[in-house]
Amino acid sequence: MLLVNGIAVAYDAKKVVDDVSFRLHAGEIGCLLGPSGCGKTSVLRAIAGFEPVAQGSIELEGRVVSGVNEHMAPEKRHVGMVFQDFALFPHLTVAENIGFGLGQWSADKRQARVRELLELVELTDFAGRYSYSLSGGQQQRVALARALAPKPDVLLLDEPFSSLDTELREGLARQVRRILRHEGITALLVTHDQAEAFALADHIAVMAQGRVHQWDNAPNLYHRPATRFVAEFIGRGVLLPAKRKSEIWHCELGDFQPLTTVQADTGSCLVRPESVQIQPEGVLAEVLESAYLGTHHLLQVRLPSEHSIWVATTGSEHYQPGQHISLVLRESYLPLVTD
Ligand SMILES: Nc1ncnc2c1ncn2[C@@H]1O[C@H](COP(=O)(O)OP(=O)(O)OP(=O)(O)O)[C@@H](O)[C@H]1O
Repeated sequence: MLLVNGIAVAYDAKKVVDDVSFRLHAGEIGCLLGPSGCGKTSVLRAIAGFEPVAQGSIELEGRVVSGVNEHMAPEKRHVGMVFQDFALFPHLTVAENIGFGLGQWSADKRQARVRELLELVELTDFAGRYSYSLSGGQQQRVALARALAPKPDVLLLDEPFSSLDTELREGLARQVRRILRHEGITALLVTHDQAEAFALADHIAVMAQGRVHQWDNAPNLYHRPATRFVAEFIGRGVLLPAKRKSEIWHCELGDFQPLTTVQADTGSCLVRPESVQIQPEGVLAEVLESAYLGTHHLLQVRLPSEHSIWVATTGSEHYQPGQHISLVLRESYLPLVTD
């Protein structure tokens, strides 16, 4: 288990991570998701033992490894790491790279573990090849197998797919999830890519400016964002002002029920492209832009209040900029934030 308990990380006395807490149980995959510079890598480096914590503590498998007056050396933590630049040893073969950290193991056990991992990452036929002759995706699988080989308690992955092209990343993310599940390892991934976080993780921390806004599963982040930042960061939604009208709520596009229980009387509802539809009797909106995405058209439209929202249409009609359409809410429930 990994327990991060109210940690702060500071460089030159300036806190770049503040009061960050979350917990991963054995075998769970977590993710730190957020824009560049929000402190994701600093949290990961603190867990690995490369940065001290200025506040709070970190526990691995019930041992305190970092605290204000406590710091276990990185090599003693049983933590594996995979970085974005694969950092394979060019003068070693794939099999030698994977077995690199197993120097203490007997030759038999080492060979068996390397064979098992080669199979798991589907590179058995490449065992004797040198890393420079592999594709980016293959190299990253070798790096993953090498980090998994000594059976670390926790595996940390820092933007492991960011130097690969989009198509490869999606396939590799699914494959990595399968491999991590098979090994039953507790893992924490850092990424700024929402699709990657959703494809891989059981729990995701959405971070901004050194703080965790929400630690939750993907459906809850999507449907029940805790803050304005999460609402706007996850998916392509737009927040519209909303007001309570007795039991139900009202926004410019009509009446709705919030997806979460809310005490306040005013807030902002999250309208996503799939939350609205074009209907003859509705709110008149002007098309600003139209993009054809294969499965649907994505329109950007301006409402009478001047707010712009996105609308997904699956019909065969084409809409031109300047054209007027009329919109209603497709869903009676919408996410609502009040911060
Ligand atoms: N060694 C350092 N010394 C001083 N400041 C640093 C150091 N490392 C990171 N920072 C600063 O700390 C903040 C958080 O950086 P960090 O790398 O943790 O963010 P990140 O979310 O991982 O960003 P990215 O996605 O761009 O890697 C940034 O403002 C960064 O400039």
